[in-house]
Amino acid sequence: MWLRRKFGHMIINKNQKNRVYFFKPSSLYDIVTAKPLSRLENSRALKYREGIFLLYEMSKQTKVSNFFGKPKLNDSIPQEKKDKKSGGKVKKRIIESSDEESNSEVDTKKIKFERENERENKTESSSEMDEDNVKEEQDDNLESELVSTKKLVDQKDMKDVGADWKKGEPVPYAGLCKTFEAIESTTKRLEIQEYLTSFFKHTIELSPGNLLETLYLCLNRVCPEYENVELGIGESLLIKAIAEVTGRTTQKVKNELAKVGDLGKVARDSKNSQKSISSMFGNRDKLLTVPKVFNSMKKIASLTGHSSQDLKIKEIQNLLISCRDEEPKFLTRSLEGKLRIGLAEQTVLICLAQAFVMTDKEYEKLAKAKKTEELNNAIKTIKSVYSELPSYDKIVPALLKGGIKNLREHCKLTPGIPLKPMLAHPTKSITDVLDSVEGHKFTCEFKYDGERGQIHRLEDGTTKIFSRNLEDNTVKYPDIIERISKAAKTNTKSYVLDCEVVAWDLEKHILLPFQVLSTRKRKDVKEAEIKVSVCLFAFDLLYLNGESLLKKSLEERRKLMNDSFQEIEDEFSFVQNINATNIEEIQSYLDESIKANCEGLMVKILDGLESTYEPSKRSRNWLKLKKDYLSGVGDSLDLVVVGAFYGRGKRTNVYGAFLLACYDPEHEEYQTICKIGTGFSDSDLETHFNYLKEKETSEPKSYFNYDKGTKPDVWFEPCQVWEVKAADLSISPIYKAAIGQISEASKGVSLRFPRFIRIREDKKPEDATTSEQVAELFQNQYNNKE
Ligand SMILES: Nc1ncnc2c1ncn2[C@@H]1O[C@H](COP(=O)(O)OP(=O)(O)OP(=O)(O)O)[C@@H](O)[C@H]1O
Ligand SMILES: [Mg+2]
Ligand SMILES: [Mg+2]
Repeated sequence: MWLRRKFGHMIINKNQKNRVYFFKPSSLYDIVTAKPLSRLENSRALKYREGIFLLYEMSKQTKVSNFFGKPKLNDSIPQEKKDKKSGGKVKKRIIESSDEESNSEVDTKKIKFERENERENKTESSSEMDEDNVKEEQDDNLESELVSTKKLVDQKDMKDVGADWKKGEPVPYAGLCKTFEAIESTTKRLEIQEYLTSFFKHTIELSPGNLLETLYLCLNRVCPEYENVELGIGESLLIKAIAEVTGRTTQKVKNELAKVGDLGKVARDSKNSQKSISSMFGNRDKLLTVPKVFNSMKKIASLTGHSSQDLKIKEIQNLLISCRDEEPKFLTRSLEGKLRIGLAEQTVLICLAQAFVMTDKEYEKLAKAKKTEELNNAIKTIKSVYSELPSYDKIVPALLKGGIKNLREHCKLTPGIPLKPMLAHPTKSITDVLDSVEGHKFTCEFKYDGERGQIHRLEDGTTKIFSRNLEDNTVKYPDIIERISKAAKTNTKSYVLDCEVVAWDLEKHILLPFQVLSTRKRKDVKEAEIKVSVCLFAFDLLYLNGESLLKKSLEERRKLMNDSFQEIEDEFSFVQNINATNIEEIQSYLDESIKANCEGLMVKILDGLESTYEPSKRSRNWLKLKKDYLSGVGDSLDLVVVGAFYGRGKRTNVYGAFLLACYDPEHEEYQTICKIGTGFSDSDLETHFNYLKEKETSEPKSYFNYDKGTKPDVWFEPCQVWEVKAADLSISPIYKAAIGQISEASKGVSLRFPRFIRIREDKKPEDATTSEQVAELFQNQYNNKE
């Protein structure tokens, strides 16, 4: 229905999502004079792909007023995204159009980005998945864009990859590295998909037993994400291993690293120029295989304790010795913890689905349209299954056994395996909230300030509690485990309950702030010794007695929750809520929540398709309204510490200020956002110094985007996330956050008056606030001021 010619064209700027620009066909070439029409909320058209702009043609039958509200005067023209890597020179995009193009051909072919470096084309659908609240069920048209229309790389093109790969033999690591190399060398998402799908196809056909290991190496993991096993081997350990294997001094390797910036490349170059030395070890000709590399990595990740460093080095050396060509590069990067080839998990999922469809014997016999349909359905299935059951350990064997068609049957939300929680969208005012939920039945709940807890009760009676980041917190909360069986009614056998765990004053019967909760011990907690009591506030039920409730409306889920559990004073309660409808009611409920020591409100859509539980998505169907941030930014930011400045005066023995960065998943880089020196107590500064001095690196990481003018005295490995509050966001010539995503293409965004709030123990550096979120916070602030 969308993609028709004649009427006009819409262009959606991905980085200022919801911003739609409308063009008549005649003005297609003239992007600069395009007039923006309006914001477009909650519509199917919000899918974007292939970089920043998406070109759609609208049908004649579609009434413009259905999609556009009143024009906003302050909307600005879409800006080119600055290419940081090519020195910031912005080149003009040319949009070609032909009235004869059909739907499926509305493709990258039509959007030529005249740039030296097209990295931005690597937009991953992960952000689409995470950020869009568009219902997948309605997305048939758009999903088809995910499928490559080009012919897949066939067997002969893969001869490099598979020269030594015979049916039944282990997958050669060289083949996987060739595929990584190909993926790294292109910026086009469809091409990336072709390479990986093809490799998976080969694996399924030749060595199905290695598919799981292959997949894990693509994702740089050794087990399901929720098991939280970190691979990240420290730089100094790797340098040592590389030096020893290649017969160089560590200093020489360090010098190279300073020059090249990528330890992977240093390893490759050192290795390839040191053949004679590595041959002394004798087993140079032995080919590395995917299972060998995977198992070694798993072993390295599991080594702990006293002599683990030496054992790790030995294991790494063994791998490095057998490496050749590009292998040392990818191996080293994997060991460092990140491949940095522009391959996101959502792409891996798409490729896995495509590979399974294509290896089905019946597939080749299908007509073209039917093939596309099959691929689309498979992608939809796998994504939805993975969001319920994020474990390839379960999914891959099920796929190998019953194919994609039977996947849903074998893999369902399972108590014991945490799912990524649904997240909320920040808002800055009650009117913002009302704009968003207009036309829907909605509810306002207190927003408690504690820690998220996903409580799982298994069929066998075991109870577990997982954090926002899927960490197993069961040992931290023996008191919760104890009480939850009292709160569950007799007929409530198995369940997954979404709660907030909040510190609680048992004498006064009031909520205590988050700071109190954070003093609670994490490990070896014995119930009798607990100093900080907690009360549990349940807000959602995702699974009950063998059945997943994710697709039910919030209203239904809430009813089931109320029917299946009972409140226990001081221990277990349902979140307070009202079904308010107007500004006054919401305002007074917000005030009430603050009086009760809450942070503000959560506003959620209650019924209809928009009220299902959307695992891992930052949904617009859940809005957070935080009192503290209403006059400022809307929310706090979670930023990564990338550098520090030596202190003066009272702060001489510690770092006095720090350089912070947000994360840009699209470019896989950290972008500086501010210098911060406020909000720290003396003991905070000491704690930071003691922790961070171990993380200093000789050079900034190649994936830090910063300006010389903001260079700190020392750089760090990205290792810790801090929650930071700011007065507002402003455009900056020297900070790089969200560069290219705001109206002044060559400038970034920085925080004004940043203030340290706390360490986010529950977020990893890559879970930090993204540059896209920064751009959005900036944009919202701008919109509200106008
Ligand atoms: N009634 C409620 N419904 C849902 N979540 C709630 C509720 N009350 C408190 N919360 C908590 O609020 C969190 C969302 O807001 P918050 O700003 O605290 O998120 P966060 O952990 O900082 O993550 P991010 O900033 O990335 O969204 C939820 O993850 C949950 O832990
Ligand atoms: Mg919180
Ligand atoms: Mg937050």
